[in-house]
Amino acid sequence: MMLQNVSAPSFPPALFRDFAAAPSAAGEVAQARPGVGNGRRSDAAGGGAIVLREVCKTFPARGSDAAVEALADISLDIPSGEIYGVIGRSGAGKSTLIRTINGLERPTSGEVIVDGVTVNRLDEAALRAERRKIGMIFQHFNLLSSRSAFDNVALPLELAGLSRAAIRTRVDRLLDLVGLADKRDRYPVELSGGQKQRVGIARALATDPKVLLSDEATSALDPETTRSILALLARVNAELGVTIVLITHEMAVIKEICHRVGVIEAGRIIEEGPVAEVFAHPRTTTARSFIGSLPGREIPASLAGRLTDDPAGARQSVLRLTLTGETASQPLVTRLARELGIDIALLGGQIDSIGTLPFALLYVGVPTAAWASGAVGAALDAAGATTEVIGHVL
Ligand SMILES: Nc1ncnc2c1ncn2[C@@H]1O[C@H](COP(=O)(O)OP(=O)(O)OP(=O)(O)O)[C@@H](O)[C@H]1O
Repeated sequence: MMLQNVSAPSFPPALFRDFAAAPSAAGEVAQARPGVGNGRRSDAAGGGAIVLREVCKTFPARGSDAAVEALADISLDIPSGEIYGVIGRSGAGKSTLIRTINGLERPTSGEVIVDGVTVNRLDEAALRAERRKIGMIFQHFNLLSSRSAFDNVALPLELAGLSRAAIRTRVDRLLDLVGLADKRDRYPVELSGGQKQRVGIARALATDPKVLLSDEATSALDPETTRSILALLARVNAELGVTIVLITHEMAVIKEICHRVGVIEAGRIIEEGPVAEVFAHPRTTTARSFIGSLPGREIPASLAGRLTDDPAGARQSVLRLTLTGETASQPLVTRLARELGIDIALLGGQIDSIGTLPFALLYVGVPTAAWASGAVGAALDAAGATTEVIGHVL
């Protein structure tokens, strides 16, 4: 599936610029409720928008159920303006992690610092005020069915005590921003999943947050709607400067918009890095299996049943080549064939990009004798390809 280079067609670029330049609702909120928002600034916060230090969360035992260590010593440093993806299987701790960042869960130990404020040390009133700087969107949208699109987006501003006129101006701008100006009076039941999520995004942006948390926000959507919502989030990040943390169980989502990714398993971040780096050189079985689950990554079905581990008597050796950046754009296969005087069969794979970085994963067949001589491996190494032998064909 090619998920790159998707644009969200429903809002003009100028709108984002206007919106970014508009007076901040957070500023209006602070004025509307003097005294609220008294989160203590942490000197130890560091430069990141979101910093987690040795965060643990254990849910205590209940009845016959044992205690659950949902987060085990998580440290993260997510700089301002980044889109950071957390990928993990069901039960890995993703939701607990994201709920800990916005203070819905208090860590058992460790520190959670958002935009310089140590969230886990705030009392309830200060935490409520702090959450205005942290927007959140959900898999099932969490809209109020009795309120129109307009009134759903207006709700956080009503709670913050803004005037009706200020609310109207701001909500209209937000609905324009997410491409829903023509749906302002529609109720959730009258909206598609993608439209509901756009309302969710507008509502999350209402208080002008620095950080947006996305909890499987595209998991209930079809692939095309997913692409348009991710494109909207990418623009919110690029043009409004909002730091985004998203959790997902889909590597396609990570590949589409994230700058960095953390792989979570059993409450621990087991692997982390720039998305292109993790794609090119996954270090853990879990990361490899998430990447392998992307369309085009699997061993072609026509080969899978015929591969043997033993090169003796084999005619062809099957290699999986991972090529990134400039290497992916080189005429590597034809050059190799010419220089080594061998035939190379293209058996499957995918040519794609991660962000702006070209990325290719190719399955090729080379004569087993040439592979055994080491010449093919040396030439591929020299060209910057990552090479794995996945088997031989008789
Ligand atoms: N309130 C709670 N009380 C007790 N255990 C909990 C609670 N919330 C989560 N857990 C447990 O913590 C672990 C992590 O759960 P979490 O919901 O964070 O995982 P997840 O990665 O988001 O899973 P999914 O993708 O299925 O939503 C699980 O074992 C879960 O059962």
